[in-house]
Amino acid sequence: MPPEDAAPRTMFEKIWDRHRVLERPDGQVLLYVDRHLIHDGSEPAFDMLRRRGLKPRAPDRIFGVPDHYVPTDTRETAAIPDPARRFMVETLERNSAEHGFQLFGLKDEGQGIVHVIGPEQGLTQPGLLMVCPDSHTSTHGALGALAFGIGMTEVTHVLATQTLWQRKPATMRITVEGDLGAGVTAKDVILHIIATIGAAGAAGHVIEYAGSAIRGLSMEGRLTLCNMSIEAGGRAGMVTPDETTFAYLAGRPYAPKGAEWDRAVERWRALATDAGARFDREVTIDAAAIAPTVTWGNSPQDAVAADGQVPDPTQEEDAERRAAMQDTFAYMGLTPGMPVEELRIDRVFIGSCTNGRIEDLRAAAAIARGRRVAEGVTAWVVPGSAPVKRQAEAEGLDRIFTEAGFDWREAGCSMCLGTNGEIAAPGERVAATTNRNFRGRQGPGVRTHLMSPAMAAAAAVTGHITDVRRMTGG
Ligand SMILES: CC(C)[C@H](C(=O)O)[C@@H](O)C(=O)O
Ligand code: SF4
Repeated sequence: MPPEDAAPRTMFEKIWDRHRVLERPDGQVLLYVDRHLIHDGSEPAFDMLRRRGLKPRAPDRIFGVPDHYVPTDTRETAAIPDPARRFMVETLERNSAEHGFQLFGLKDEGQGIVHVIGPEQGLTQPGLLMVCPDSHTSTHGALGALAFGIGMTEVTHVLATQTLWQRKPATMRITVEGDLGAGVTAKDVILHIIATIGAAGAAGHVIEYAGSAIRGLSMEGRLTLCNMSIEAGGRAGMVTPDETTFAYLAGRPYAPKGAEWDRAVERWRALATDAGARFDREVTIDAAAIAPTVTWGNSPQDAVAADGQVPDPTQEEDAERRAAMQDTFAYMGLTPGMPVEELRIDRVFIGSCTNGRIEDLRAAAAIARGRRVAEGVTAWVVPGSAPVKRQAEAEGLDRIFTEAGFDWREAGCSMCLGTNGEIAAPGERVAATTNRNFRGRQGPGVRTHLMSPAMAAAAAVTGHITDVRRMTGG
């Protein structure tokens, strides 16, 4: 128990304080790392380690999974045609064998995108400090962990020492109060937040999401929300662990069991931000003001309501901003002021660490059921993990998708970033459930629009961006 007169602390501060090893005069703090997740892009860090003659200090705290470079039409590493990509998957396998850390290999029943499998395996737990060489590590904060992405040099440092130097970030609370409207999902909430505060709106801050709308989200929804904290510039995103969190974690392979579980839950309950604790910034959002949301530009902040219009660059007074917008309009093939629903779609991608979980696939299948993918549209469903895939198949979702004309594939990052070679063609317009609409992300010249799984499924069957409320009578 903290002393009576202890200053009230935020959840972030409680976790930070517990992991502090020492502080340097320049303000850098050495933190102990509980879990180190790595993926198939991590070889440079092992290479650095090897060249310095070092070995991982705590292999039992390292968990690896191939996701970025894996094909989604086979589970055979040897069948990866491109040697550079095959090398990435093979070296992760070799590093695991050499150093003895747990690997969820391509054929493992737990394989999937690193940010999907962490929570799914129960590796992600409230109060832990977790790192991974990937910006979307913020995802894990949905369970009340402090989780952030780190660079390759830092990965080498964590491998060698199980600690990490960090400067203490500022804190920010985003409170979403009220009820979410029909067709509005966690994806719409986070797109709306980023459109409101800007893609750099949370720079340097750890975000705590609060309010009745956040408490009402499922675990999957919270994972989607925290996943995109980085797209608002946040260092991490967090949600207070509660009954939803505990119910989600109970019985997962790496979750505590028996008496240990009870003690853990007691500890986890104490993580909540104390009454009276101060955040460096507070933002309040009205849940009722959030519509199904879609992006039109090349930044996640370029988002509008699905029944709205793209902006008109000529209305922009700042000359520099106007020129940038016109450039975006040319790249994205937009007409000023056009309704977003008039945008015709060539491809649909349902998946990623943002929206590749079972609930996402259920939402997309609910729209796809009994409908057909529109003429000329190629639509893919890529489950976020092998367990998600098995669960979806047990529920018959794969049948719904394939009967509607979707491609049902194996788990991985796939077209989210296309590092595995799965990309769209130049000029193609993609409705994607991913988190980044940057130029060229899904292939050179490709135009990406971010949206929820239900919205992406709606786009697939109508052939253009469609407000999902039209499909459900909401
Ligand atoms: C490849 C990886 C380092 C990168 C990230 O940091 O997020 C990727 O996952 C992405 O989504 O762009
Ligand atoms: S699914 Fe996309 S955002 Fe997530 S880790 Fe993979 S490439 Fe990055």
